[in-house]
Amino acid sequence: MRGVVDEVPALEARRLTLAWSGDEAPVVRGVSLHVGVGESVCLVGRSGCGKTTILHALSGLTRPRAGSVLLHGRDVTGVPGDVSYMLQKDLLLPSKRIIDNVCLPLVLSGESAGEARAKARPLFGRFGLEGCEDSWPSELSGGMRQRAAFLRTYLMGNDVLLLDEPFSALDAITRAEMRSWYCDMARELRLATLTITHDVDEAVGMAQRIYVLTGDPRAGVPSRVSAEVRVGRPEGVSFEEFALSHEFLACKREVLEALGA
Ligand SMILES: Nc1ncnc2c1ncn2[C@@H]1O[C@H](COP(=O)(O)OP(=O)(O)OP(=O)(O)O)[C@@H](O)[C@H]1O
Repeated sequence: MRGVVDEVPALEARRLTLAWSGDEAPVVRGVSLHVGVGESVCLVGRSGCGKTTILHALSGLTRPRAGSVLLHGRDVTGVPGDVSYMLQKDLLLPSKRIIDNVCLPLVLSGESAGEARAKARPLFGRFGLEGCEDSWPSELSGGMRQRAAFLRTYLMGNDVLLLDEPFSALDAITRAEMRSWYCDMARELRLATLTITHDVDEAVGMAQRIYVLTGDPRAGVPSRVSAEVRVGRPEGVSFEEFALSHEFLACKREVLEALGA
């Protein structure tokens, strides 16, 4: 079934086979997935099964051995730059104020610092960073720094975001708040998000659909998508409330079973 909002997915992978070198067995074989406009999807799998390898191919950093990547129906296989990719660490530059950190992608793409700041400033409120424009990264909490990293990623101007364990460096309470904030913000801004995580609770908490990746590339068994689980968190139900529901537990069980846990 297609994404919840639009017929043509924002991001689609068709039968990707990926390997790090020509003579090695593939890390993943025949992986197909899609993320609809405004949809939040998680990819879960054990450590080493190939999640990051898939994100690299989706972002165009590497070329697949076989298969293709489409953005809004356009073939972008092996072409970087059209998808934003955010890593676990916020990677803010300590010597730049927050406003200049978040403006970096705009400045690097040729805008003047003044133009970039004018574009970024109105977004500080929406990203929960009001009043932090002139702070240094070291003055912000982990959650605030992560919000700044999201704003910087958003300012790259892409509507498809790939997130690699985005909340793993945060404490449990901040992580829960950030998940909730991110999902509201992404829905409002119609961002398509693919998040990779080991954390099944996190996946069930933030995704509308979850792909489960299984295999053991280190033992020569390429990973594949072994299940697609639909998460039915009703509109208006908070994460905390949903986490106590039967639906949450049923989804979690389905994912864990598919992982073989
Ligand atoms: N740059 C690389 N060159 C060669 N092999 C790599 C490279 N990066 C990863 N691999 C191998 O590819 C396989 C999949 O790694 P990958 O990092 O994609 O897994 P992962 O599911 O993201 O793991 P984790 O959850 O621990 O981050 C592993 O066997 C890993 O050793």
